[in-house]
This record gives sequence, structure tokens and C-alpha cells, in this order.
Amino acid sequence: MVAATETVIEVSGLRMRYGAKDVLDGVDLQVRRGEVVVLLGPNGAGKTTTIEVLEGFRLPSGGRARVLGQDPAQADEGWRADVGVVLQSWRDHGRWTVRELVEHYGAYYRPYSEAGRERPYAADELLERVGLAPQADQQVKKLSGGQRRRLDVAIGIVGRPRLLFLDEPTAGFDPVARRDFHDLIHRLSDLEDTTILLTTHDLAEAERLADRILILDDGRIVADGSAEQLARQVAGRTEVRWTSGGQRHVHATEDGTAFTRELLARHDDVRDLEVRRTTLEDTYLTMVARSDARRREEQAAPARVEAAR
Ligand SMILES: Nc1ncnc2c1ncn2[C@@H]1O[C@H](COP(=O)(O)OP(=O)(O)OP(=O)(O)O)[C@@H](O)[C@H]1O
Repeated sequence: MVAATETVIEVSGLRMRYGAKDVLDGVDLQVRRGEVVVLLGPNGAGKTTTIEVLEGFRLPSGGRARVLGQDPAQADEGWRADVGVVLQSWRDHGRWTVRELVEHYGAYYRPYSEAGRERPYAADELLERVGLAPQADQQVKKLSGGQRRRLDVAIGIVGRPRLLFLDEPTAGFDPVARRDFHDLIHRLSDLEDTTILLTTHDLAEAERLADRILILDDGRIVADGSAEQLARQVAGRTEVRWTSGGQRHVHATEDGTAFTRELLARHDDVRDLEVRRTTLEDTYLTMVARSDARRREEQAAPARVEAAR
């Protein structure tokens, strides 16, 4: 559910420089309450860096970030209790049982409990939700990779956060765990109005979960919109392929049905007809390729000016 217009994350001109390299080069983005926003981008694009700045774990080199109304770098304990974090990896407290660990982290949130928003989740209810009930009494070090990841998610949401950051949450999940996780995200968003920002390299997952997709490439947001809106920016939503007159043809269109009807009415030798909706993968690959081309242009431009002198 996308609630009204309350802005939960507001970022403008965010910069992060490591040595001589600008990893974030003026990132602008907004996330409204209740939205599920998926941040996509190639390896090294700056996704984790962005999320860590928004979590208050990294100080940016420049720009402005407001998260739940505060600057994450200076935010107070109440803010921290409203923000859930699922990091890329977790290796700690191996001898504890799963239930003990969840209860341990949950206890931190008890002082922030309110009527209608009890915190933390009861450990067993939460473990049921993330599919770890059978492992509740097992030591953390004995969990499989995917089970450990489910535990990461449980720890991220144990305090019933208003805003949840997840960095590649489903890496290592089997298909059932992945589907359960998607259900969990939908439930958090629809029933609890949790705002969610997550990164993934799984484009089918992004398409399934996202109200809105952001593509970060080389430190900048190069696309922002729903999967449908992004697809429209790239080409028609549907691709029609066919053979006629001994030749193979391809046409991108918004309305595959109307185009196909007309095609068949005009030509009586149409063979091998395929009608295929543009996938997020098609859109993503095109957008990243465009962004690469733009960057090469920008890099070449000063050299051309120099050469013309
Ligand atoms: N502490 C650091 N010091 C120097 N460079 C860093 C540091 N942390 C990250 N980087 C560099 O910043 C760039 C962006 O890294 P980041 O982890 O944000 O990318 P990412 O988009 O999350 O990548 P991936 O998809 O591989 O997880 C990379 O080139 C990385 O090497």
C-alpha cells in the first residue's frame, strides 16, 4: 500500500568519495511511506554505500540525507529503534540458539513499545513468519546459509520497524524460502505500512516486489519508476517477432494485440509468430548499456575539445 505523500527518505546530491574515486556522484532519491523500493545496479555501483549512509553507518562526503525526518548521521535512539537493518552478512553469537538471539535483539525495542504497535515481535511468532520455527532451539552456527539469512531478516524486523533496509536479503535462498520472503515483504508493506528499501541482483524478484525501481549506475540514479514505466522508456512494452516474405521481422509496440491483429490481416504468409512482453531484465540491460554509452561520451567530450584546440 502506498500511503499518502509522507516522505520517509529524502536524499539530494549525495556524494561519497573514497580516495580519488567518487563512488556516489550526486544521488537524488525519495521514498514515500509504505512504498517498497528496489535499488538495482551493477556490482560496485554504490548500492551498499547508499544504504549504509541512509542507515547512519557511513558519513557521506557531501549532499543531504533525511530519513524519518532526521539526518541519519546524527539521529537519536528513538530513530534507530524505528529503522530495521538487514546487512549483507552476519557472523556472530554462533553458540546461541536462534530463539535466544532473536529475544536478545528484541529486548532492545521493548522500551519503544506502544499501544497498537507492540514491540518486539514475540520470538516464536516471528520465527514462524520467517520459516525458522523448526530451528528455534538450534545453535546459530549450525544453520545453513539460507537459514542464516532468514535469521538476518528476523533480526532486521524484530523491532517492528517503520522503515526497513535490506541489502541482498535473498542471496542463498532456495525457491521456497524466496517465495516465503516475498510474502513476508508484501505483508509488512500491506498490513504494517512498513517502508522498505532493498537491493537485489534478482530482476524477477525486483519485478515481483517493487512499487518503484531505482537503477544506480556508477554513482548516479539513471532510472526511477515502476517496472512498467521503465519498460516504456526503453521501447514498446511488447515485442512481436515473425517471418514473412522469407525474412525475420521484429517490432516493439505498446499494444501487441492490436499490432498482431493488423499484421495478420495484412499478410497471409506470417509464420513463427512470437509475442513477448518486455521483461525487467531487457529494460535493465538496455538502461545500463545506455548509461555506459553516456559515460563514454562524457569521458570522450573533454578529449575532443582538447583535440580541436
Ligand atoms: N571502505 C571503502 N573504501 C574504499 N572503497 C570502498 C569502500 N567501500 C566500498 N568501496 C568501493 O565503492 C564502490 C561501491 O561499493 P558498494 O559496495 O556500495 O557497491 P554495490 O553497488 O553495493 O556492489 P555489489 O552489487 O557488488 O554489492 C566499489 O568500487 C567499492 O570497491
